[in-house]
Amino acid sequence: MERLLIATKNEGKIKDFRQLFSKYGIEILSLLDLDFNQDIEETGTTFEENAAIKAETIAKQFQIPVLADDSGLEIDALDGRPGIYSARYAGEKKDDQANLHKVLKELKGIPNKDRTARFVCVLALARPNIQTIFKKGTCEGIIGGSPVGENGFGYDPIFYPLGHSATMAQMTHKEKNEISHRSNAIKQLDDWLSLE
Ligand SMILES: O=c1[nH]c(=O)c2ncn([C@@H]3O[C@H](COP(=O)(O)OP(=O)(O)OP(=O)(O)O)[C@@H](O)[C@H]3O)c2[nH]1
Ligand SMILES: [Mg+2]
Repeated sequence: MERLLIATKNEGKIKDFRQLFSKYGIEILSLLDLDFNQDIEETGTTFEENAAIKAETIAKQFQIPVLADDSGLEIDALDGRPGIYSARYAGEKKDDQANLHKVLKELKGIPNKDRTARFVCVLALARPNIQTIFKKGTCEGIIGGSPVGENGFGYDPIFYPLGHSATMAQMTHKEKNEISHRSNAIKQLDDWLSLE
C-alpha cells in the first residue's frame, strides 16, 4: 500500500499520522486533500461508534480503504470527561484553548495525585464489503496546573505523560509519537500494514 486515506480534517492528527506512517512508506491523504465539504456528525456514544461513522461514511463514498481516528482525554476526577466530547468540550466551535481552560477550571484545587488521566485513540479501518476493524491505544498521564509548551495540539500543553516531567506540547513531534495513544493504536495495525 502506498497511500492511505484518513477520515479527518484535524490538522494536528494529520501531522501525527504523516510522521507515524512514514516508516511504513505510506503516504497519508486526508479529507483536506479531497473535495469533501460535508460535516460528518459524530452521533455515537463511544469512541468506537464515532470512529466507525467517520470511516464507513468515507469508505462508502470513495470505495477505498479508510482509517478514522476518534480520540479524547479521559480525566478520572471528572468521571472520564471530556472523553468523546473532547473536541467540543467548551462548545461546538472546537476551540483547543477554551477546551483546556475549561478542564483546568474544573480541576482547580485538586491535588496532583488525583489529576490522573489518559488519552484514548480508537482507530476504525473500513473497507468496502469487509467488516470494519477497531484498534485502541492509550497513554496514561497527569493533568498539570497550567498550559506549558508550544508543540502539538488540543490538550497537549496540560498533559504530562506518566514518568515524564515535560508536557506533550514540550516534546518534539518524534518524542510524542513514540509514546502517544495514536502510536499505540497504530502499532496494533502492524499485521494489516505489513500484509498490504
Ligand atoms: O492534546 C491532544 N493531543 C492528542 O494527541 C489528541 N488526540 C485527541 N485529542 C483531543 O480529542 C479531540 C478528538 O476529537 P475527535 O476524534 O472527534 O477529532 P476532531 O473532531 O478534532 O477531528 P475529526 O477526526 O473528527 O475530523 C481533539 O480535538 C483533541 O481535543 C488530543 N489532544
Ligand atoms: Mg470529531
